[in-house]
Amino acid sequence: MAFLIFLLLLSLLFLCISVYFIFIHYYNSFNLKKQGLPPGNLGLPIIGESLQLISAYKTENPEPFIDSRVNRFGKIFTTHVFGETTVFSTDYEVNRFILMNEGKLFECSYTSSISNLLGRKSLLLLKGNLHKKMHSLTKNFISNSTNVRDHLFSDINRIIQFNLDSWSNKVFLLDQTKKITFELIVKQLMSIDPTGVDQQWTESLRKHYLILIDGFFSVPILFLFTPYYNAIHARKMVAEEIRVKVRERKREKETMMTGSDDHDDEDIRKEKKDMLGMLLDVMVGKRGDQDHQGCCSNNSKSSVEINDSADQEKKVEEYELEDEEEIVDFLLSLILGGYETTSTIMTLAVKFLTETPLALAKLKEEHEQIKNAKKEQKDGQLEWSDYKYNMPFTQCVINETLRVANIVSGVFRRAMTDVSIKGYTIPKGCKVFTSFRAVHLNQDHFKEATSFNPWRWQQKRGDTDQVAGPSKMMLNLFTPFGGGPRLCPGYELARVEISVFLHHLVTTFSWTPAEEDKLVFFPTTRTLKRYPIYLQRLM
Ligand code: HEM
Repeated sequence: MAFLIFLLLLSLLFLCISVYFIFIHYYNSFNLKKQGLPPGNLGLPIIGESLQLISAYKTENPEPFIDSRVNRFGKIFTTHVFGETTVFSTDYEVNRFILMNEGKLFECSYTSSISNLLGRKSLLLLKGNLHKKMHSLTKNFISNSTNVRDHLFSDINRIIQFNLDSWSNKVFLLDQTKKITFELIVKQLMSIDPTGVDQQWTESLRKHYLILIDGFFSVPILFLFTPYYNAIHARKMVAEEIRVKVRERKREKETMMTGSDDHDDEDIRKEKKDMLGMLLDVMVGKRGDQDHQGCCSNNSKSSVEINDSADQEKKVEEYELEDEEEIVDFLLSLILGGYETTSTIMTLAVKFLTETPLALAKLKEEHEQIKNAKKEQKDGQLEWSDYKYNMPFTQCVINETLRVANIVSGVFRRAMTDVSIKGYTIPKGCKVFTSFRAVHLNQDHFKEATSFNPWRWQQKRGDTDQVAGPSKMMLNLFTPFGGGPRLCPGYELARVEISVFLHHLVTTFSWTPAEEDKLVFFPTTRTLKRYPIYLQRLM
């Protein structure tokens, strides 16, 4: 009997709490204006409008979710998705304001389940001065033109060619491009060459990554064999594999620094110019600072200057890359950043080109010209200068693919304080979503916005037939790589990789789709059947 009464009381308590939350939810929903928030609809208690959003993004045309709300409430509206009240911005000026004020008025925020998969020292989670320092270090390595030209370009060309050489007469393009971009990023970050003895190691690491990535889109329940559980396990495996490589490299570095001549291996003597090397330099530089306190620090290898006050410096120190675990976190998340995004754009560029024969013909012409010119040269290899100066239409194709596909459809941020914006107040702690997709597909900004038209990125210069680049306004509206302090550090590298991939594809093969394939946008942007194509090698 006592137990029954206890159960009854418990149910009553549960009911009261539920009624309270439902009341608060509807009270907030009807009083958005009173709170200074943009107008909108919070949908149902707890789930809000998440189901409407998910079902829209699972189709080829998710636009009605945003368009219908913009029509009712305006360019900035409030909704409730993924458990939180969220202000959606489809206004490019507001988006820009939010991105530029990262760390001042807004900050990125991830749930603890996502943070556990990313790792504490992932660039995406770092904040403040340490974020600034590591972002600049990363950008200097992966998107600095000189570094890409002198160190990364020849590997990009070689690894892409190596992969295409092995293709049979039918491939699933999305799988193949994923393999390519994974091999590229692992080579760039850690000098692990997938065309040699490390091929198996890279492929086994990639398999763990696939499980890890699934975890980002699963319900975070840590029961045995749930996708989230498997993802956490896969993360451990990935971290362990990377840790082994970090230790090996540390030993190589120490051998070089002590000048020991025990090793015959030429590779060990040669300093590897990769991200891992730079990260180890940061650690050595920092230790150097600690060892020589009061002396002139010789920290130049990190190529980053920190001119902060002693107080700030102390804060930075708290987060400094202190040991290999932190390097592991950092590398692991860089691989994540560069892997899926670039491969999806490669695949979608091919899909859109296949559906737009005139654009494909124009692209082929550009690359045939490059190939023919190469025949007269000694080694005939594609060079950085070809990418930089001889692929203008390719850049239009890449821009247009990024605009139409919107693989990162926008980013979430959280207000760090009450923020006044366009007559509304976004309260401290409120989530905001800057929708790049809504801007990129807005008919007012881009004529016939949903059509794939690479020529829109070329403008006629005055009355002449000369072609100029896109207008400044177009570039302001175009933010596939985000903006502000968190601007994607891989933006240039991604372009180079996609350009080189398209060059080899269109000069080596002709192809036809093997099946109808649909593009969907949830949980990620991808084609449902991994874009199967039949290939024919060109003579
Ligand atoms: C087509 C390819 C790519 C697209 C569309 C893309 C898009 C983006 C976007 C929109 C962001 C901003 C996220 C935010 O503001 O919260 C971002 C950040 C980032 N991207 Fe990319 N990306 C691409 C390729 C790459 C590549 C090749 C790499 C690395 C090798 C990379 C590494 C990163 C990292 C580490 C961040 C986090 C930056 C930070 O928080 O400071 N991305 N990317």
